[in-house]
Amino acid sequence: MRPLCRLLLRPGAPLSFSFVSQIRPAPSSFFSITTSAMGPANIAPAPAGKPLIVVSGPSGAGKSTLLKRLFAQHPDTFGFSVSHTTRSPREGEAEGVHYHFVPKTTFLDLISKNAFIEHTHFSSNYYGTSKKAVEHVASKGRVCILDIEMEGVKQVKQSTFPAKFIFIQPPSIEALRARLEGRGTESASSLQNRLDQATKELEYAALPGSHDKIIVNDDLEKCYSEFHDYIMGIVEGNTR
Ligand SMILES: Nc1ncnc2c1ncn2[C@@H]1O[C@H](COP(=O)(O)OP(=O)(O)OP(=O)(O)O)[C@@H](O)[C@H]1O
Repeated sequence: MRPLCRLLLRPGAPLSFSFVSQIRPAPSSFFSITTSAMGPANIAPAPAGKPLIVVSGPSGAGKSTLLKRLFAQHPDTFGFSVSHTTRSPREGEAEGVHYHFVPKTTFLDLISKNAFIEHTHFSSNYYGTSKKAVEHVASKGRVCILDIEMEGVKQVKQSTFPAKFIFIQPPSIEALRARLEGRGTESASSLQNRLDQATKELEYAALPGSHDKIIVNDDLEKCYSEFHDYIMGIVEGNTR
């Protein structure tokens, strides 16, 4: 998964410089996810009152595939916020482009100042989406899209920031397993962690009101069409 402007989101995956590289890699384990202790986010709305668009779903559901296509089709419309992280830069990663790389003390200070819309801790490092980073996307006249996991979704929902929540659902756990295996990015334990986490995400998505839109990614063309049309409805102000 991710990071978050998560292009890449997959730990260990090569970072191609594109929107994907902005995405925070999805945790291979969520055991250490920090629960939100943050109060309401107080952020300026996106351009022309456009809400933040939050895309979530199990690892392997197809989020990156859909977002990459959306960004390619509308290169000037959307933007990923640049996340903060306490991990070290990998080769080719640039400060302020792929991440804001900060020391742990700085990250903790930002948490104490309620600077994040959502943040998480995994694999000994912190990752977070700051309010300023989202504001920066809006200041460029773009609609900000977040690609985040379930705990991040819950944190954004606790904020007062206007947002639309889209959940990408795999047709089945078996199909998800096949896609993750086909992607070839996971070890056996990482694959099992992601499938275990997927079960929790599907349970959460089944709760009424957890998301504004749930799209099953079975046939990719059909899914993309629904995904595209729903998001463009938000951009054009036609989606409630
Ligand atoms: N509808 C589909 N049918 C078959 N394969 C698909 C479909 N959608 C995506 N895939 C494939 O499934 C794999 C997982 O997709 P993708 O990497 O986009 O998932 P993701 O939700 O972004 O995962 P992560 O959160 O781990 O980054 C990829 O190999 C992708 O090509």
